[in-house]
Amino acid sequence: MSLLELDGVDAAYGRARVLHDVSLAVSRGERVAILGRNGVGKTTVVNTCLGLAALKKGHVAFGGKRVGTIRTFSAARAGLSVVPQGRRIVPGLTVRENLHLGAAPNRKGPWTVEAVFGLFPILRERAETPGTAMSGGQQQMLAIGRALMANPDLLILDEPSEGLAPVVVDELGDNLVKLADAGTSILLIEQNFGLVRKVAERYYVLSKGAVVEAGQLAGLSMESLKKHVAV
Ligand SMILES: Nc1ncnc2c1ncn2[C@@H]1O[C@H](COP(=O)(O)OP(=O)(O)OP(=O)(O)O)[C@@H](O)[C@H]1O
Repeated sequence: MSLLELDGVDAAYGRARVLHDVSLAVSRGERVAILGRNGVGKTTVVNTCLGLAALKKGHVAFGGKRVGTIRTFSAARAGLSVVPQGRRIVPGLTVRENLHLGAAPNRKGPWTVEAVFGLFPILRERAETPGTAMSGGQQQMLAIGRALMANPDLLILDEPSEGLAPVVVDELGDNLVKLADAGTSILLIEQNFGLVRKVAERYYVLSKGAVVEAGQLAGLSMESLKKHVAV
């Protein structure tokens, strides 16, 4: 059964329609990527799920229930955590405090501050320092740790490789695979094909707000890649 499903979705900001008839699904335990160049509507897929872009047609379902949209304020409680583009670490709060912000009291599971420190030991070392004082890669770990604190069924990551050095991206890929192996479904929005290849089993390509290609990652041609993402 699909954990997240978008069926025939059109979405808009005001009068500007950005998504056109988008259908996609992520099943329990799956690792799925959305690929596409800048401005094609990748973030808008997430924004539509969260009610931040207006759903004009079609429906969104989460956990088998049609929800219209999963509202931002209730997403974590429903089992959906988002690592937003740009990380959005809260200034003025320590690493530990940023982690606590992600907790959803009703969600039971393995993720606690200690468990996040186990996955990303650097966060333990920096626990009492301001989150924004860390490097880009460390802030990305913090953003992922904060999202995990809600013990999500599905983790959506929006361009997590942005601004990171290749070696850090590689490490990020290893950690995402570990998370998936531990049972968290992953929807990875990315332009960095190296990271996608490491993490995802299945992909969708978005172009001008529509799904123009989908399939198993192993079947993605070099020609499509060059056309739709940076390689
Ligand atoms: N809040 C908004 N109001 C109006 N238009 C928006 C808003 N956010 C995004 N758009 C427009 O919607 C289109 C899709 O943007 P979106 O951010 O979903 O693309 P993206 O594929 O995630 O690109 P990027 O990788 O640059 O973030 C773009 O033309 C963008 O200018």
